[in-house]
Amino acid sequence: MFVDRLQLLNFRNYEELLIDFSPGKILIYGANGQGKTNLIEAIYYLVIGKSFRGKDNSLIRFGAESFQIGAKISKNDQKTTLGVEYSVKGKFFLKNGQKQKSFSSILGNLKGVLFTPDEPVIFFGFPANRRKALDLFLAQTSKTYLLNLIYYQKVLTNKNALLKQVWNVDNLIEAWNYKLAEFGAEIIKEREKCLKILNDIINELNAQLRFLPGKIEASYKTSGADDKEKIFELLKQKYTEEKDKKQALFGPHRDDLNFYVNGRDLKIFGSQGQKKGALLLFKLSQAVYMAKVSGEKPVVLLDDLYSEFDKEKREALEGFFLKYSDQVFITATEPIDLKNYHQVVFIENGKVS
Ligand SMILES: Nc1ncnc2c1ncn2[C@@H]1O[C@H](COP(=O)(O)OP(=O)(O)OP(=O)(O)O)[C@@H](O)[C@H]1O
Repeated sequence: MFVDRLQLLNFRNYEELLIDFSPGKILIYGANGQGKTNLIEAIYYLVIGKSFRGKDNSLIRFGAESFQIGAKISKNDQKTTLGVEYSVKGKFFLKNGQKQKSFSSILGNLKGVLFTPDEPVIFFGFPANRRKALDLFLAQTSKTYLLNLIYYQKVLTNKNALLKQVWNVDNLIEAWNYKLAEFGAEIIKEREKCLKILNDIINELNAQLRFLPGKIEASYKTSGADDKEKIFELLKQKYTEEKDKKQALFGPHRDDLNFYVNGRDLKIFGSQGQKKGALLLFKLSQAVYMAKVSGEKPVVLLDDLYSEFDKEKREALEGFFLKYSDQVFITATEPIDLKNYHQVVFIENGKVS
């Protein structure tokens, strides 16, 4: 799939933009602070239903009251339009001109993989960031996963509210625990299954790209249990602890994902370069997974990749991304290697040419 056309209204420093894109490799270049990342942000907004770096109200162009993003997506000659409109009154999504109840009904219509220079620090920071990265990927590829996640979150919110009550809620908690164990086990099963596949892809890619010397392992770490009965039992045992802390402490919302190179945890022992390399391999493996397992090649968005890697690694990476993606956006401050691109877009102060 690829983004055929993008339309912006009062989004960040874009007052009005209408641009057609070709499939293939697209260079977005311009000086610092001109709106390159803003463009990537707008496209990825339609992938995950929100910005990857800011709150909705900060995306409205200074002085305006709302923003709109619209895109035409091409998939096997089939065209779909997606859109979002936001103002302080609220936001709504559109698919083919029809208002949607929520973003989840259109999630997956535009599949995407994003890499930004800040990401390694965020990803190797708090466990919540790693869970979010995995969830955002899995939710794009599996509707069942998305639904289990939505149900789990709803039940979790109810349980957390109950844990704050002063009166006796033991029976009610047990009913919510049962539901948490049911949805939670499904979530864990999918995460583990997908990580197994990603692991193989990561190592295959690493053998070819030679990013990190050694065997890489992305491993899933549960906060205590991984099947329905065991989770339910664990929640029963830990009830007093949860009641004391007034919050749900066990389950997939507390699980983690760690990257090991030759058995050593990258988060603890990895250099900045190794972390970047591992995360890129993880992203690349997601594109491969989408292309091979779910049968749909995603759009790949690489922000500022040029400042991250030398020419040889860059070219190898771009080549791989292009193999498993129908469209790769790359931002840079300099117009280098122009002949390698299917389209080149110059950005200056929120205007493109
Ligand atoms: N809500 C907003 N309204 C208007 N302009 C905004 C808004 N938010 C950010 N900007 C402007 O967008 C510009 C930054 O754009 P962006 O982050 O896309 O830069 P960039 O081209 O990727 O630069 P760099 O190469 O430095 O990363 C800044 O000039 C900033 O003032």
